[in-house]
Amino acid sequence: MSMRLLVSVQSASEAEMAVRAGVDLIDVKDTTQGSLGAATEQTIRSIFEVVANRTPVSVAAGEWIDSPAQTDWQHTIERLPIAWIKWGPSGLGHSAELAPPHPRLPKSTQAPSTPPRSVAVAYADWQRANAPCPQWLQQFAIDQQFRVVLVDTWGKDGSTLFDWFAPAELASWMQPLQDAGIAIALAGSLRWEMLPTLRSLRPDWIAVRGAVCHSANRNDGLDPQRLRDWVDAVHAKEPPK
Ligand SMILES: O=C[C@H](O)COP(=O)(O)O
Repeated sequence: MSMRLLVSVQSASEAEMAVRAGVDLIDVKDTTQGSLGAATEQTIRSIFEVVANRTPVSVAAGEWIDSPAQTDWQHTIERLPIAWIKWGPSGLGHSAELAPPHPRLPKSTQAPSTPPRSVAVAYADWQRANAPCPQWLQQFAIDQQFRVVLVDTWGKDGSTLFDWFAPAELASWMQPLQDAGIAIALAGSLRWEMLPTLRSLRPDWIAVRGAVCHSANRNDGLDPQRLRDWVDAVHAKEPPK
């Protein structure tokens, strides 16, 4: 299957722009609140209204360690057709003895035909995030039969996915997941010049925010031209020149 493009958006107007550009998955996020910053329920709702089922929508729910206290996700989950939901595993520690970083969603959302499904998140910079290491996360995702694993960077400081996870090492890490039929999304301050390497890794999804924003600043607004360029490049059969 060809690669698909996820774009993180902060508002209804950005969501409209992304849908029109042909993005495959709209991801709702407050980028000022870190890698997987949760938007307010009001923002999430306004994005669902404008997207109106034209494109699937995923939601970033913050770091799991903070989540139960901060947001009543059950309320949101029950009222909106969220395709995917993802919590970050920072602060949970490195050890395999720890509690799973990705909770089972409440039973009412667990029916196979009833999204949202939970995405397992591996932080490439897991050590500074005090998160489970990718090897542990890989086995966890296979054991728990996750459908999608996202690899992202926790620290949005200009470093990129490949600063933390060398492409060859990443390819080896991805293989058992791909063998298990788990889809992989790659993120982490990805840049245009990384596209050939990203394509060679054959992820199911490429996930971006900064790369499609003005001045490549993830907290700035979406840049329509960058957005179109990334949609075309990710969907193209050949790598961009
Ligand atoms: O889910 C994807 C992230 O929003 C990627 O953000 P980024 O490209 O700014 O690292």
